[in-house]
Amino acid sequence: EPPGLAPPSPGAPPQAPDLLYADGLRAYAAGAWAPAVALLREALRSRTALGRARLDCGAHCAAEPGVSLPAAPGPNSGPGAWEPLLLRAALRRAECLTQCWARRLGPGGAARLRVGSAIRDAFRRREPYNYLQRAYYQLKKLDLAAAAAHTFFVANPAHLQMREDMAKYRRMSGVRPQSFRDLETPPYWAAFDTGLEHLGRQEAGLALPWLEEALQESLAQVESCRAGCEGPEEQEREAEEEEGTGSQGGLYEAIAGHWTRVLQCRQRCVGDVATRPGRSLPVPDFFPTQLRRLHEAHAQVGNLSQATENVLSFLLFYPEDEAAKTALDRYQAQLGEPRPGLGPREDIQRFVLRSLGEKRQLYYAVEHLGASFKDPDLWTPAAFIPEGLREKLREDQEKRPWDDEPPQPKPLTHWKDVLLMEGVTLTQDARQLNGSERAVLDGLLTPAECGVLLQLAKDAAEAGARSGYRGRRSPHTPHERFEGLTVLKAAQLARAGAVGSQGAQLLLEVSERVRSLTQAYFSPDRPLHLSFTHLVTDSPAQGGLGEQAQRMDLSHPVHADNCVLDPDTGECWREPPAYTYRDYSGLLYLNDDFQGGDLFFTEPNALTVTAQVRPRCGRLVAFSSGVENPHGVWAVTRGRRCALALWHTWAPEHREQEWTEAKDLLRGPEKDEEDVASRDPGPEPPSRRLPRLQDKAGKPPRIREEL
Ligand SMILES: O=C(O)CCC(=O)C(=O)O
Ligand SMILES: [Fe+2]
Repeated sequence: EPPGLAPPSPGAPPQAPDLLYADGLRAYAAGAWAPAVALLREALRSRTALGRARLDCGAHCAAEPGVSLPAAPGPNSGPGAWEPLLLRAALRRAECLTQCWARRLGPGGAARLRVGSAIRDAFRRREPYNYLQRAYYQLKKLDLAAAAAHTFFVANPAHLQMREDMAKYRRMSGVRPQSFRDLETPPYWAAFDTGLEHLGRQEAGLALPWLEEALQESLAQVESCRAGCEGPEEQEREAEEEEGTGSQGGLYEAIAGHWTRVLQCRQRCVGDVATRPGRSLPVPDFFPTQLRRLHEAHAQVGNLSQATENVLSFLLFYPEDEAAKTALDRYQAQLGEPRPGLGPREDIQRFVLRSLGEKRQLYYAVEHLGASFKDPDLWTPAAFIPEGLREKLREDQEKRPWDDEPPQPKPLTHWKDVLLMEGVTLTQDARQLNGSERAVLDGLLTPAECGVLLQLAKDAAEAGARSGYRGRRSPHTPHERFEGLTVLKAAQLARAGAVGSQGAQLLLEVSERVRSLTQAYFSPDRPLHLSFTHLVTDSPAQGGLGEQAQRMDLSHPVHADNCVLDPDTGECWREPPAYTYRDYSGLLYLNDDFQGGDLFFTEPNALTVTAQVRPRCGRLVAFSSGVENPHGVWAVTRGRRCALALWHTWAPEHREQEWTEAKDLLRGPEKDEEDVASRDPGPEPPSRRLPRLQDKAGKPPRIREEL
């Protein structure tokens, strides 16, 4: 039968998302692009409708008279009086839900639309968008293709092919992809970020409405997430993850098991809400952090009673926090006479009390029923945690990676106090370079060390040439050759005896030297990780000297390192295909015996030069990677220019894995060649059977940057 040709009729109750998805994939495989798009989009719509119906019905039935749980039995009602009341309320509530779902979703209700776990995972990974982008491309709808690709990529940043596709669509359509993304990003993130931006500019008054909106909206989001916890899908997922609680046994064991899973799911909601779209890790202490910012901002603009309410709310999470207690004392002193009505916010009080009640029950189930519970919160009072678990939980939390908040402009005051490494001097600071976060430091390498690294670059290039690799044309100008060496490649060449291992070793050491210095200088309170290290050589390609000296092109056109610079508007889009997680850039120069090749900074218009730096051995130029530092390199007209380019990130998940691999390789006596991450091909057309959408065993593809 021809796939997917029955168009979904508007207004009709949604069909099951997994059936629609399967039809969509069949249409895709058959090259029927328009039906594929219609079906895939319908699958997405139906899944959303399903979620919304569950939420609405949950709220509706909780408010229905007769379904609310019975009042506590009185003193005379005798033992067991509560049981029939409770179970009767449960029956009524179930009836209400079934009817509501049938009204909203058509006959069969939620059960008919149940989504299997494989498909659920596929949706969570946004796979439908991967198929959609290809289908749109085939239909020549480039703006939609770009939007779909973007939506997919944000959740799968390691997908290199998608990065290229996206850049391609964007070039071809001229459209900045964002439409789907905007649909998908919950608005509280935008409010949160806007609030932080205002705070960064010392505009507490402007920040406040945004911060308040972010808090209220994210609390509302927690509610809606919790409403999804009673559904059969969540139950299934929990049951898969854990054997043992309540799957066997009688009525009460089953109820207890079911209830535990509902609680586990509800507790997870805070982490879900605190996770940015497309990120895999939550922002730690999301709610306490928001309250801290709120009380500080209120205090700054003189709203002392609101500052007090918010700091009291913060103290519900961390009653012993010294800074908060001091702030509270200050606010109260400033307020003058005591205000008895002033307490923590009601919404937060409810939130904390409810959460603590749930934790108490869950830890009980852990201790006595063998349930498992990964507490998502750092603030849980130790007294709530069974003694046997405390130590282990603390260790887990220390190990657990967190997402970090977006960078905030920092005051410049502490920069001068930075303890520099022995022999390293600060040659130019930000002011001298006419910028905000820039510095030139000298003395990072001795001349001998520069020699070793230059030799390494040369040997690697020769080894490459012997194996047929000639260095590439520079990606930036046809007039230059460009050779790049990663730390891992250097280590591999050293193992193979093609370059000295001293050079490869030094490369690793030096990159760590730059990292620790950059961290000390720019980010003393927050660890920086290397995300990519690259030893690059630029040299003029063919052509007579006269011709080279006349060149007007740049060795590197003006760009910013973590965003896509639009010189026309001065905007810089911090989104793929830029390497958005780069936070600080470093260029460590190895030589100066070449002509041209100075680094320069410009205004965001990419024209007005604000500072220039001449490379030389041991000189480090370090700067933040954003729009505040557009930079370029003048043409190299003679000689070879060698530099170690390094990028740092605050995000531990973008840490350069090759660095560790290289280190192991240089140390380990016998170790097999690591398999090189294979490129993830685009979506494969589905085979006749439903494709296996879940690849549990598959390790995440390694992120490997490319120039
Ligand atoms: O080599 C330089 O001085 C600058 C290189 C650069 O800006 C980059 O690779 O992003
Ligand atoms: Fe750069």
